[in-house]
Amino acid sequence: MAQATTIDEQGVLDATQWKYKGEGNANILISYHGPNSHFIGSLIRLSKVDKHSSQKWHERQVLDNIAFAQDVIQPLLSTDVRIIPQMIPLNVDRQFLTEVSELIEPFRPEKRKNRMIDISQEIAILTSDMTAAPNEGQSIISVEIKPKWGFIPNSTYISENTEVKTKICRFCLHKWMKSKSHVDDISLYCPMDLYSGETSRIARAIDALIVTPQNNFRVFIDGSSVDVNDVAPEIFETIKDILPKILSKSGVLKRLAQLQASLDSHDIEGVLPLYNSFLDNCKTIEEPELSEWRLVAKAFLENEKERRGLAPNDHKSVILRYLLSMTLKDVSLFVSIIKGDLSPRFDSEINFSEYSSLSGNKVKAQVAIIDTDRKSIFNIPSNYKKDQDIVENYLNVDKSLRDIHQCTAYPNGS
Ligand SMILES: O=P(O)(O)O[C@@H]1[C@@H](OP(=O)(O)O)[C@H](OP(=O)(O)O)[C@H](O)[C@H](OP(=O)(O)O)[C@H]1OP(=O)(O)O
Ligand SMILES: Nc1ncnc2c1ncn2[C@@H]1O[C@H](COP(=O)(O)OP(=O)(O)OP(=O)(O)O)[C@@H](O)[C@H]1O
Repeated sequence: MAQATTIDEQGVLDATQWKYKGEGNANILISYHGPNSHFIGSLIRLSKVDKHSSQKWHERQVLDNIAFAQDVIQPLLSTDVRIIPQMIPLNVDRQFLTEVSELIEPFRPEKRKNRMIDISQEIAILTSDMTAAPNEGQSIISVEIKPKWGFIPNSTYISENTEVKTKICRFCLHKWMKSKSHVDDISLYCPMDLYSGETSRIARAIDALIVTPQNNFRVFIDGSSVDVNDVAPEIFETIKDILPKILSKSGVLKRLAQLQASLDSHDIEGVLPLYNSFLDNCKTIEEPELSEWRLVAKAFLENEKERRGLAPNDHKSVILRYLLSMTLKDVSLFVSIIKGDLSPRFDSEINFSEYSSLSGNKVKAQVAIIDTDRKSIFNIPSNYKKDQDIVENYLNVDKSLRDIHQCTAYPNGS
């Protein structure tokens, strides 16, 4: 197991030198704004807990998440190109965390305030800020996309009642439940466009994300998050021009969709019975060990290389592959675009490639994947419930309303 690093450089763990960057359900990110040039462009990822929770923090959770990202998810995505930013375990203390919590509170979105920084954690993650310019003073546009599911399931375990899952993509089914069927709040985005590999459809997906970004799209300019309504038109012109080319050339979405689909061979409808029978036989279930994740990923890659089918097919392996697929359905993509040349810097571990804009200008772009955490095996029953609720909710929406926002996988309506 990796040892955590202690920042012993004077004053770096001074809460006033860190600013709120962003957060999801499980983590809060803070970025360094102090004088130490070595830490410019660094983020600390801190775990969250429910307010008033008595849940105990475990060192293993953080260290395993790092190893999971680097040893399990990175090789699945690519064995030769680094796509997941480096993560270093970092010792943090209660005083720093308490001060940071107070300082960032005003910048946090209300809807996220039911959870807070876990001030009992002793280790956090030091990582690279994908929105930071490689060279001081260089202009950078970063786009964050949470692409979600890139395939339509066709598992034989899907029942007749939920057959719609084999026609309409999961995001287009789910968006009705998320918006509580208010048409004005419905996302216009369909992942099937983004994942299509065709630049015109990718452009359509980007247009939709710009109009209804929700939690699927964010723009950062020179490291700061900018509301889509405040982004200058010329920035959107650059994004709309270059992003489809970057995404289709990088191949990362193609690989993501491939993995999501093949690892989820059974669908949750086939996985829940395996989970239940596993529980019946073993009486208890524990979170998988890192060694088990490594083995399942390794076997998957070997079978893929040799063009063999999925194996092994014992209950546990099917469940683990399903959970890997769940991780890959929930990642975010960062595309960073810069004009001009690069000079080497400490965190340029992810390659930049060159692209031409419509006007013939050359830009450099980098594609990274973040949020590759393990999904808990104990979520399987609630994943099943959510799956069934999404379908039930969708089928109860008036068909004429649904037809206004058709899934591009099934353009003639359901
Ligand atoms: O189930 P989904 O597709 O709604 O995904 C959840 C996400 O909702 P989204 O639809 O992206 O708004 C959800 O994102 P938000 O908190 O809604 O931004 C989480 O990522 C959640 O993961 P976890 O349970 O915290 O590990 C995600 O849960 P799982 O990936 O564990 O299902
Ligand atoms: N390496 C990074 N560079 C720049 N911004 C980042 C980076 N990592 C995270 N962020 C920002 O912080 C936000 C939350 O990060 P992250 O997705 O890791 O949180 P999470 O709680 O695990 O998310 P989820 O709700 O999906 O579980 C991201 O949406 C992004 O805006």
